[in-house]
Amino acid sequence: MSPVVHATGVRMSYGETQVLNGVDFAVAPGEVSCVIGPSGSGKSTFLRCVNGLEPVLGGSLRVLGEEVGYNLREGRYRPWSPKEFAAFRRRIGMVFQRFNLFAHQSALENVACAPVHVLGLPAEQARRTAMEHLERVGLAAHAHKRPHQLSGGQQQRVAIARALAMSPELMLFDEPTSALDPELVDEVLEVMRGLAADGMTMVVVTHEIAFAREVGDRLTFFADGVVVESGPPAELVANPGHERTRAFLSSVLSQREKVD
Ligand SMILES: Nc1ncnc2c1ncn2[C@@H]1O[C@H](COP(=O)(O)OP(=O)(O)OP(=O)(O)O)[C@@H](O)[C@H]1O
Repeated sequence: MSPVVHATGVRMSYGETQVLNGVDFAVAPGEVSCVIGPSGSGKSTFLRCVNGLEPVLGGSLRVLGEEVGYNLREGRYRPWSPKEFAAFRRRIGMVFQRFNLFAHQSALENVACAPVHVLGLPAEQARRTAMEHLERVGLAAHAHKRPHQLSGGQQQRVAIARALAMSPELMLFDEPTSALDPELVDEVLEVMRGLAADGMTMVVVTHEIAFAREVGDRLTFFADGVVVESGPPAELVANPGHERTRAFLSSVLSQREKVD
């Protein structure tokens, strides 16, 4: 089976600042691929390249069978029209650290919004689908509440339901629990465990090493815009091959112990 994400030598810069320096990374269908690394190492930028939000300026990046990188022959990136690009973006769900819900809409309306406006579903059908997704994240009883009436963990679960409502083939999570109080983290991870068990292909940037060990099929350590090493999570955590990975893991694990 061909990979859902296949990056070889991916490069990206913001102006003069080189952020990705040749990233090699692959995700197989149904795989949960966790990514860790220091702040500023390029993890978010890489996710943004995967869903086409940033241009890939070198190397090759194939996502869901599409070449996302710079099209050298035509001298432009995104070798497709705006309509084709929108169709590509719809196939990928993204969940951020901040939930970015519409404050004046209920949870149900937040989840139903894109199916109505992007997919063109009739409102009633979109609401039914939205309700199913809210049930899936354990929030059916809160469907009519607005974001400010929900906890941070509940808001993040609404954000996950909103992404799922577009029936994505790939889900990208960018530190989905980093903005949450510690006691709310597990309810979000529980929803993500459920998605993994259902076979969703996921790339998860996270500092939750225990989650990566339990749910991840692969753990990748990023530093300075490259993949330093990658492997089965339990092995990588128990026996990192590089000093930088070892130092990073011990700092994250000791912070986590302080929180616990
Ligand atoms: N829009 C932007 N314009 C210019 N520089 C940017 C932009 N976004 C990110 N950067 C820079 O790119 C580098 C990589 O940032 P990125 O957010 O990808 O790292 P990260 O590993 O996800 O970090 P964090 O864990 O803090 O989110 C950083 O030096 C950052 O300052």
